[in-house]
Order: sequence, then structure tokens, then C-alpha cells
Amino acid sequence: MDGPSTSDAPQPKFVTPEVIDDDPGSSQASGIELGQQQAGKKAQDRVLNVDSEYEDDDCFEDGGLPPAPITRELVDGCIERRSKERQVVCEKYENFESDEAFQKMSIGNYDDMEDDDQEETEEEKRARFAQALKNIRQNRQQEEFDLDPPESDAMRQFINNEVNSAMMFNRENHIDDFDPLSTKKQPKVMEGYLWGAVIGNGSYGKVKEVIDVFTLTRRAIKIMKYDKLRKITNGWENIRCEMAILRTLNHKNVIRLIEVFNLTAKGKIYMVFEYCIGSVQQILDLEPGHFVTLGEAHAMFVDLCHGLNYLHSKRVSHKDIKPGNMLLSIDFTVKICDFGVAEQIGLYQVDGRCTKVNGTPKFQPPECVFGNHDDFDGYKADMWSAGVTLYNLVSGKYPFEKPVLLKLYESIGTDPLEMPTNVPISKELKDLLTKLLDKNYERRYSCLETLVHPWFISTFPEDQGLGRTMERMRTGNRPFTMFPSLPILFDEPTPEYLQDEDGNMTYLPPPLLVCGGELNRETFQGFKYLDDLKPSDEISGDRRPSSRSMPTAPPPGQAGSPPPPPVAIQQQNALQQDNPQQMVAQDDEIVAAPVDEGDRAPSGRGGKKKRSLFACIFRSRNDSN
Ligand SMILES: Nc1ncnc2c1ncn2[C@@H]1O[C@H](COP(=O)(O)OP(=O)(O)OP(=O)(O)O)[C@@H](O)[C@H]1O
Repeated sequence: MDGPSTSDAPQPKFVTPEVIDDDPGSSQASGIELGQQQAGKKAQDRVLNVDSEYEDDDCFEDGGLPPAPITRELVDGCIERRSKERQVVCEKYENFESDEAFQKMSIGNYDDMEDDDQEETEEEKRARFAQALKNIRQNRQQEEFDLDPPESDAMRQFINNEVNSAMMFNRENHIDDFDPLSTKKQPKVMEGYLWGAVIGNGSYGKVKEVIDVFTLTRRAIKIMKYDKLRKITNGWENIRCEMAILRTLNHKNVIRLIEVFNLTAKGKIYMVFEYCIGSVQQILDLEPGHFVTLGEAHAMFVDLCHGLNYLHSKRVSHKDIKPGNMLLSIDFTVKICDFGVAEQIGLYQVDGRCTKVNGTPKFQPPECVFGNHDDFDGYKADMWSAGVTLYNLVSGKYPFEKPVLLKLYESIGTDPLEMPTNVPISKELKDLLTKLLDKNYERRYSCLETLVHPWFISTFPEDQGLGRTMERMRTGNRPFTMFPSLPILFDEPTPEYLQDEDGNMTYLPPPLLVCGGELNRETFQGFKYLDDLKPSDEISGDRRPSSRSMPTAPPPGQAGSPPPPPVAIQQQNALQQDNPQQMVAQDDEIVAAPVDEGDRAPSGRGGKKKRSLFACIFRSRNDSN
């Protein structure tokens, strides 16, 4: 093995069990444990149950395969490969400045690494190795393993022990045959979302993209661990505050919080947001000079000010306005996000007085960083940050920039404002920047004043708007990471099984998608069909109710419950149960009975049903609770 070593003395390769394993009992125990897992796994794998607990670290669930023998070569290969990969990544990062292709990749450059890698303790590392060895048994694909090279002698020793005990287990149980590799990963559907990959990392946790399987809408979910929130100063408080503020907001230039849920068993809290394709900071990072054209800057600034105006009208001071907290939606609207340090200003307060100083140093106003900042005007602080953002958008520079924090604060408080020299700045723009970056917060422009400034209301040639940016984002590498799951979900509907009291499983055919050239209403019961809408029916707004507030449908037979399904569909179901094969052949010939208003109802299949993945996707929202 060529894994890096921290000591100068040559490290032996993995030693034999006789030499290293000074506690054979423990080896045996772990071997038996692995054996039990195998047996259980094999039985489990026959039926796919999507409601089981998933790990969030992957967008797929392991399909479950017979265990693979662990060999030294396999583990050595994994470690060596990871070591090489790391080297390649490091080299790439070294050439980052000059590598244009790499820069282009930075939009949606997926980072599937754990966001808290640096916090990993020796104990956690050991647990990860043990898990990686289990993965070797279950997955057999080297590409899937997360085996970093060992960094300490203790770690090396630990791996030796683990591999040795696994090998002993193999030997004792005569596991030495390799089945052909046929890993098939199953899509992960949890809490009504089909999960994709990580699309962003913040200080509070990672952000993953998902599809809401009920509305088929792309969403972004911020995942935060309780432990991590506890470690961050005011972590819980900030998150609670962010949720409380976001749930009251609804504006096109403010990120929309769709719902919040937590899974206590996993120790995680999830915030579901509308999906955005990237941040303004990512756009700036793509540009050679780290600035955009005047037209683009104007378009982004206009959206920012509209969002800020709305926030201030709702008595919210954001306190961390910067390009990194401005997201771009699919239709290229700027959305203000990250309300982690935002403050709700009291109802009876005349001005925007805030007390807690927060934010990013380069974007903080003088009254926050210099002198007495027991209280300050939060609205005016936002306007200063908006001024720094505008300065940054048009020039790629900051009005006050110093390498040391104290010097930076001093500069913000005392240095006179200088206009950027690397780009031509018009008279109006100069005037607006001066008004926004006025050190005296009383004289500084408010949001309303900014909205009527001549530069703000001026127009720019169309080709300088967000068109170019849009094109860049479009060509950026942000794949639709749920895509690989779709064919698995829709081309191969998973069969259902009916389990009786004795545990016997009866095969049920996959649900019918179409019936008589139309969507099979029995399968898609949750859908509201346009044909069924009466002129008096009101179409509700685009904000779908949270899964937690969805009213529960009354059981069949009670007032308000849907009537039974049409006879044709009942017969069809009965036929399907009796003879699934024949039914598949007959699908095309089935003609839908005329469906009237009352023709949608659940079929009572009875028994304890193991849901198929497909059924889960279209299950009623209430089922997920
Ligand atoms: N709704 C969204 N759509 C797409 N990407 C998003 C969305 N929300 C966040 N992201 C991505 O995830 C990253 C981190 O998100 P966010 O800033 O909300 O996390 P945070 O933990 O509050 O970060 P910070 O370190 O700024 O406090 C963002 O920079 C962005 O790239």
C-alpha cells in the first residue's frame, strides 16, 4: 500500500491476523456481527421500503447486494485510489487561477464532501472506516468507498485490525466467491421529496436539491444538524429567528421558505426553499475581473432594492446583504437569502433601531464597526451594505479593503470614499454610491430614496441586462442531479407486495399509469383534474400548504370521503390481483368507464402493505407524517 505515512520509519503493510490481532475475541465478534448483517440484508433486499431511515449523505439508497469478501488488495486499492484522487484535486486547485475550464465549472461545481470534515475526531474517523469496510461488503464497487488515506499510526493500526477481522470472518465462513458486480442504487424518497446532490455548503449545514414528488417542483433543502447548531454561538437562536422571519415573507425578490421539518431520530432539521440556480457571488467569481457589466449590475441592484424595500416595509433588517446572499432563480430574479442574522424590528419603533451587530466585515457600516454601536439603524445599515454590493458588482473591488480586520474597521470608519478606477463610473452612479456609502447614517439614502435616484431609474441597453449572465449560468455545469433516479422510478415501477399475518408476501402488479389514454385516476388520486373543476371552484394560490398543515382526508364511508371507484377499475384491480401477467398484456385493451365526479377513491386492498417506491411517490401527503 502506498498510502501516506506520518512517521519516518517504514510502515509495514497490513500484517497477518496472528501478529496484529491481539484480541481474537473481538475479531470474531465483529465477524459474527457482519454475518448477521449479511443474512438480514439479503432478506431485506427482496422488498424495497422507501420509508426506512435514510442517510442524507447520498442521494441514493444502496440497492442491497450480497456481501463481498474483503481482501487486503481491495482495501489497499481503495486507499491508494483516494490518495491519488486527492493529489489530482490539490494540483487542480493550485492551477485554479489560470485554469479557465475549471473556473467555468465553478457554477454548480458539486461538492459532495461532508461540510464538517475538518471537525472529524479520531473516533468519528474510526467509525467512518468501519462503515467503509461494511460498504465494501455490501457494494463491492471501489468507486463508492470513502476511504481516505490513514493519517496516523493509530488509524493504520485500526484499519489493520478491521481488515484482519473481516478476513478471518471470510475464511471461517468460506466467503471467497465474487458474484458479478451489479450494483443498482435505488432513488431516495424521503418526506415527500426525491433527493438529489449537495448544491451548496454554508456555515450552518449543507444544501441539497430535491424534487417535491407531489407538485414535481424543484426545491433546495438546507440540512442542519442539531449538534452543529449547538456548537455555533447563537446557532439555535439564529435559526429560529430565520424561520420566524421567513415564514412571514412573500415577495419575488426574497427567497421563499416552503416548509420546515425535523427528524429527531437523525438529529437534523430541514428547511425547504424555492430552488435557485446559483448566487450573484458565483457569477462574479466566473468573471475574469470579478465584476459584471453596468447593465447586469443595474438589473441585480434593482432587484436587491425591491427586495430590501419589501423587507423594510415588513420591519425586517437583513444585516448581511452581500453578493453571496443574493441568489438567482431559474427566471433570473435576484432573491435575498440567508436571514440567519436578520432582526425583526419592534412594531412601535419609529426608526429601524437594532442592537445586535452582525454581518460580514467588508459590508458593515461605520456605525457598526467603529465607535459606540449599542444601537444603530438596521435599515440604514442594509443600505450601506447595498452600496458596498453595488460598488463590488460594477468594479470587482470593495470601497474599504484591508488585510487585517482591525485596519479594515478603521478604514471603514475614517477613510474617505474613493471611486473605483478600473471601470468608468458615470456621474449618476458616482452620486448614488456616495449617497449610499455616506458615513453619517442619518444623511445616508434610505431604500425609498434609492428607488427614485436617477441612476436607479435609468435604463440600459437590453443586451447588457441579465441576458449574458443567463447564458453563462445556462452553460455552467449545474446538472439536474435527480435525473438518474427518474428512469429507475418511472421506467421500472417497483412491484408491491401484500403481507399477511403469517408474513407471507403476495405479489401485486405495479399500478396502472394510464387507463384508456388518460391518467388512471385511481393511481393519481391526489391530483386535481381540470375537467372536474366547476366554474365556481377557486384555484388556490401557488403556495402549497405545508405537509404539516394538510387536512387529513376522512376515511371512506364518512361524510366528505370520496365515493368508491368505478366498477371497471374495481374489476381491473381484481383481475390484476388474480392474474398479474395476463393483466399486463391486457392493459392496452382496457377502456375507461366514463368517469364522473365521484369516480375517484382508494381501493381497499387490505392487509399490511409494503409500499412500492412508485406508490410512495404518489402517496397522499398525509401518509408521510
Ligand atoms: N434556495 C437555494 N437554491 C439553490 N442554492 C441554494 C439555495 N439556498 C442556498 N443555496 C446554496 O447553498 C449555499 C449555502 O446556503 P446558505 O447561505 O443559506 O447557508 P448558510 O449556512 O446560512 O451560509 P452562511 O455561511 O452564508 O451563513 C449558498 O451559497 C447557495 O450556493
